[in-house]
Amino acid sequence: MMLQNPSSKYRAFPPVHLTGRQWPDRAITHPPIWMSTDLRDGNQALIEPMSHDKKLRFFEMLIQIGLKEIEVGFPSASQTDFDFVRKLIDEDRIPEDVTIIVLTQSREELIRRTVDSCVGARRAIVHLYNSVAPVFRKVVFGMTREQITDIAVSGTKLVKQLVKQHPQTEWAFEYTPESFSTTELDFSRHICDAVSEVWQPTPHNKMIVNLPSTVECSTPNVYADQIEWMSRKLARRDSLIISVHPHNDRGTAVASAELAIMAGADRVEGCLFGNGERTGNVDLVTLAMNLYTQGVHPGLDFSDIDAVRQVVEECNQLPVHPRHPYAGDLVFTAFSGSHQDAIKKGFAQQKPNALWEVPYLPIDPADLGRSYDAVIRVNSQSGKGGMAYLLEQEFGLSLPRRLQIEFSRAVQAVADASGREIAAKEIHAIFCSEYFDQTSPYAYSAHKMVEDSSSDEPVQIDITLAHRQASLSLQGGGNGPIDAFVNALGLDIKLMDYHEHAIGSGANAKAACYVELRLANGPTMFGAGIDSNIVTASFKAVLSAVNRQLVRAEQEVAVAG
Ligand SMILES: CC(=O)SCCNC(=O)CCNC(=O)[C@H](O)C(C)(C)COP(=O)(O)OP(=O)(O)OC[C@H]1O[C@@H](n2cnc3c(N)ncnc32)[C@H](O)[C@@H]1OP(=O)(O)O
Ligand SMILES: CC(C)C(=O)C(=O)O
Ligand SMILES: [Mg+2]
Repeated sequence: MMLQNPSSKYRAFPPVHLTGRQWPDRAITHPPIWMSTDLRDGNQALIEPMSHDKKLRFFEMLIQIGLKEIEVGFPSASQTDFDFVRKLIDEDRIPEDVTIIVLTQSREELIRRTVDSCVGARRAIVHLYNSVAPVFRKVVFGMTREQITDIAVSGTKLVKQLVKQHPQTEWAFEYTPESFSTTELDFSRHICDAVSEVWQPTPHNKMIVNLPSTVECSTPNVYADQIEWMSRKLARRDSLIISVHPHNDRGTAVASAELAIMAGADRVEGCLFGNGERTGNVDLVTLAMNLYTQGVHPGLDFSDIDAVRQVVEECNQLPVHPRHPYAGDLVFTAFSGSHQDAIKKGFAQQKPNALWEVPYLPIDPADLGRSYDAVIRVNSQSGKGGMAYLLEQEFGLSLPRRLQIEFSRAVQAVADASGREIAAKEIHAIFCSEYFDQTSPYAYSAHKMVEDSSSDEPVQIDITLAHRQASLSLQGGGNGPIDAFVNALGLDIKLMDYHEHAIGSGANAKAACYVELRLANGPTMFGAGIDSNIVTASFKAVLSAVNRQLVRAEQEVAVAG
């Protein structure tokens, strides 16, 4: 079946007629007021709504993160939701600087129960909503604009009347014209003005007007235009907090929220990792960390993102995608060679407390409590940089560049053959078997430096090797220990390159040596040795290279034969 021509079934979202729009030239310089609706919009979208225990765990984590406004439920929906709000209040679990929000439809019995659920709270926001878009007016309610306005106005009057009966609580009010983004702007303005006319907010006691994209239907710039339009035209603007509540149906909720803030929104409602109805609410983690990467502290603490993710996954019973911004398992991982190379160079050059300049990483993983170890991983798409980085980070082996090139072929062969990721441990095992464990036909046994003042060569050496089950004693002299060792071997060796470094420090320190040499007319090849004695490590490295050359030559003969 072919995808049908959509033009007769769907139509383009109309643009907003807004002259002199301001938002495109603005930048976000401070965080909005954050409101978590994880326990309401998030919860109502779960396959299995949260138990009290889970809600409480989530609530306490939100407080730890730094949320000051938390929508804790829809108390008139169920006894469970009602009892949860009571539990928070009766058990005195709401910190002084945190305000709970409770959502209700604009229906008398539901409003009464909602207000009842909050009695005794230090501060509470009653959140009233009714849907206002043409399709809801026609399909769901069968009502005119006036009748829809009356639902909002009468609900607001009732909330105002009921909360007056409980003056020990500091009450605030939030109104949502649900489906705002698909509603005629003049009608949204009319209904919000009618509601604020009843509530009578003041600059000291503001009312929240929440303008949701209940279903996201346009590009984010259109939503921004809608918010700027409302922000310009609403009555009592200085007494209102304009809030946005983007959903993610088109996958652009984060962009919508960001542009909406530029357009005048003071507050954002969303869920951690974008849980919520259908494709979810806007993701508060992404929004907050996007701000952070622009040098603006979001006022929310995601410095241990994995711990937050664990709680959210357990409570929601939904996994966070491995590619989820900032939090996914794979977002601080590079498999491809050129990325690994650039990241490795970036880390090497990055100075502490300097501007962050590591290519391919928009944020320092450490700012989210993620470790560098996971940044680079190796598979068949990887180059030398990745495996060299892992060997250095995990095993302290710092390979010279040409050895990296040589060794990466061995890793590539394993990755190609297996078709899967090669873990750091495996890379180390491949390195050991390719280099450190190359002890045949020659294996180092012992050496002794010999004083011989009669010789022209400053260093004299006695060596003992194992060679094909036999013990071999050899002597030689040279300019230094390696030269003497090579001369003692009596093979046609041309030493091309030599590197050494320490691994660790103190009594447990070891030395790693890498030599590149040519044997007879063979190609140049590396060998590597490791030992607590640096001279021994260099001898082992020479033997490793010699053995590799000899094994290779034997294999060539076998293939030719
Ligand atoms: C965009 C959002 O996320 S909005 C929040 C949605 N969340 C939820 O609905 C979760 C909790 N809800 C519930 O548990 C139930 O809906 C309840 C208990 C609140 C109400 O249940 P019910 O009384 O069975 O009504 P139901 O939810 O089916 O609503 C339909 C009725 O309410 C009316 N209605 C719907 N929304 C509203 C509203 N905001 N204000 C006033 N009336 C409304 C409808 O017109 C319809 O009326 P009708 O029965 O006369 O046709
Ligand atoms: C009730 C409102 C705030 C809502 O969830 C929506 O419009 O998406
Ligand atoms: Mg919603």
